[in-house]
Amino acid sequence: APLMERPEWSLSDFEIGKFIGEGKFGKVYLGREKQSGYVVALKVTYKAKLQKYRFHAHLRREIEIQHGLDHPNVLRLFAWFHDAERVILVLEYAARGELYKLLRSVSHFSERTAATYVASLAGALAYCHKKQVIHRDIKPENLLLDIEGRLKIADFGWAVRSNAKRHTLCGTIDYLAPEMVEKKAHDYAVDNWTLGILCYEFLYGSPPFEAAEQQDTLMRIVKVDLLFPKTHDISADAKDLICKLLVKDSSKRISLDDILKHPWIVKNAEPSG
Ligand SMILES: Nc1ncnc(NCCc2cnc(NC(=O)Nc3cccc(C(F)(F)F)c3)s2)c1Br
Repeated sequence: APLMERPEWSLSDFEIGKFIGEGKFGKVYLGREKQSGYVVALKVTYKAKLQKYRFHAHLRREIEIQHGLDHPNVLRLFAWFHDAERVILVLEYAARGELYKLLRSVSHFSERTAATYVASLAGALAYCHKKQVIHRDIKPENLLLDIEGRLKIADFGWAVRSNAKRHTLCGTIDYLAPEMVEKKAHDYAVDNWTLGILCYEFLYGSPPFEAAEQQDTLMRIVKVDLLFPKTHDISADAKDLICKLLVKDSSKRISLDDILKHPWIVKNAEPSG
């Protein structure tokens, strides 16, 4: 049966290939399903590392969320299974790996590349939000690239299905929206803020509110202390979009749909996304 249908998988159904990445709580390997020859990514998490997690509930929620999502820019999570000591996720394989490694290797992206990724993210997040899913942990580490270089949002390990306001503080601090830093109620608009952080980071190579101490980063976030250093002369359109996303009042941030109509995106993003 194809990947999606098999009721119970086990590691013996797969040939384990090379190490391809290190994720939250575990390592990721290339895998090939023996019967179909289908190539996947296998994320192996040791249960010992998950004590404080009620990982069954966590994974069940992640699977449910992922099963409900079918979008070209969302990484598929086909199934999960576990043995005595490990939990294994069977994932779509993104052959060009982690976007942040590409970003570090080229130091910063061109405006066309950055705009293409921002457009893909806006499309994927608009789709997720219509499905009442907030990812909440969008950061370069959770963005992957498939064989064609197309962006894939991964790791819905922190995602929630939500039509109410959320209060859980999660995610890497550079990407936290002010309302999360101030522990106010937050909603979908946190992903819009994060998109602004990412757009800046794609163009400059580091996030806008980075500081030596975590406390300083949090202060810069709540002040929206946004600077465009002269090191890179980015276009006025790019600055305009970033300023429309990094707005303290979450209700005033440009919507995901309007991002796709913004001049910077229209002029620079590749249609294939
Ligand atoms: N080239 C590649 N191609 C495909 N994937 C790659 N890396 C894996 C990306 C992921 C996708 N989804 C994930 N989800 C989770 O990790 N969930 C998660 C997280 C914490 C705890 C738990 C739990 F086990 F405790 F529930 C579950 S990681 C790479 Br590199």
